Amino acid sequence: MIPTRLLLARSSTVLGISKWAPSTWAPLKLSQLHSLQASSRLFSLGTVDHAKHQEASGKKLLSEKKLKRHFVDHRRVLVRGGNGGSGMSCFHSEPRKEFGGPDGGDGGNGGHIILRVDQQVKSLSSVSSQYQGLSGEDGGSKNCFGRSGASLYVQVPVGTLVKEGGEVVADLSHPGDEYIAALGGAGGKGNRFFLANDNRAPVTCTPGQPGQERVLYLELKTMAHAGMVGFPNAGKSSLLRAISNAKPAVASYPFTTLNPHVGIVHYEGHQQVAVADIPGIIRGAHQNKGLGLSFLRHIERCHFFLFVVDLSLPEPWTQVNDLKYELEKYEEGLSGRSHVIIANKIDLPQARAHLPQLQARLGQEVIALSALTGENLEQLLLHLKVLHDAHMDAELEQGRQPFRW
Ligand SMILES: Nc1nc2c(ncn2[C@@H]2O[C@H](COP(=O)(O)OP(=O)(O)OP(=O)(O)O)[C@@H](O)[C@H]2O)c(=O)[nH]1
Ligand SMILES: [Mg+2]
Repeated sequence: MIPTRLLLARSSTVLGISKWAPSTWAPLKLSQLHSLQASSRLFSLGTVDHAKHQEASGKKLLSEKKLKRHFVDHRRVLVRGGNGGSGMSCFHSEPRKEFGGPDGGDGGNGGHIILRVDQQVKSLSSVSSQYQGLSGEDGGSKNCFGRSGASLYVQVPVGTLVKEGGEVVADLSHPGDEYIAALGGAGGKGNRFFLANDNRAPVTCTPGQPGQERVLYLELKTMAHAGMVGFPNAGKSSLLRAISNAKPAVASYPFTTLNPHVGIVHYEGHQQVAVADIPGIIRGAHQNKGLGLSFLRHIERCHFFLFVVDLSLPEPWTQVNDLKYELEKYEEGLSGRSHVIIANKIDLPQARAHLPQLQARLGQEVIALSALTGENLEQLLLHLKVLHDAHMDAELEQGRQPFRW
């Protein structure tokens, strides 16, 4: 059940990580809440910042434009497995020993190129456009086999789709997932391999096989439990800042956020809910207006949505309808995914007046809050937990391993 009045969230800090402890909710007056929040940053929680955009480290914050350069969400990669080493053709030679027999060793196998999911990697910017696997060594005399080339691991972020010729060949959605992008070539055989009863002195040896060559398209779809969807300036980044320690830029002009940011909300019992702040969507985004479709792809992987509406604007329900329309145009059925409507900027007087109308028009629960003052944030946090738990249960019921951040 979601409480309808303001509740106090106890914030307990363990090793610098604050957690929400919903078990100790107690009624709290609005004025008390404000003073508490101002004094102890009640809503500051433990975090992972998608863009490594931390203030606390003392480092200068990167501007969104610079971050955009670092944030790469698609990449064309040419991968070539290592070539196999050639087999050797030679005969055993020893003083006073005639016909020592063939002793040419096999060549080593070429190294594979393997894509591996690393949770520390947040974008495809570190992925190069070409990879060449390590070649196997040639075989030697005295039955010496060549050393095989080691596999080359390419670290990719969680949520990387691997496509070849328009077809999805791998979906790397869990930390530690691996995909062999290019197989190394097999090593050649030395003449010792061809020794047979009817051929005691084979001279045949085979060359190593070339490694596999493929052109792959990597596409990153941000993985988070909840995706924040809203028009520019609705206050998505402000909200993410309020509930997590992620630090997306906030400003009063549209399209401030140019990259998805992920913040982590920590709950008691080491439960974490990842919330993604997606760049603003406008009417006609599916026709590439505004920042276009490129960012809708990051919404696709979120298990549920937070529709953030600017309640201070007239007819705020049109924002919800437009957002749903854009999602539906991008992918059928996307707007039907579980969601919650967040009416932001309730601290503004005109916003309060719009609330009853919005509720009546939408016919569903609306969480009215203020990212700026922190008013009613805990209702959102509770709802987030309810949606997250419902998702976890559904995944477990279907025998799937739920995504954990
Ligand atoms: N009064 C008031 N202003 C808010 C609130 N939340 C955000 N704002 C202001 O609204 C403006 C836009 O906030 P952002 O958080 O950058 O909005 P956004 O949705 O991330 O915008 P884009 O990144 O452009 O999509 C800023 O000037 C914020 O200070 C709120 O609850 N109340
Ligand atoms: Mg923003």
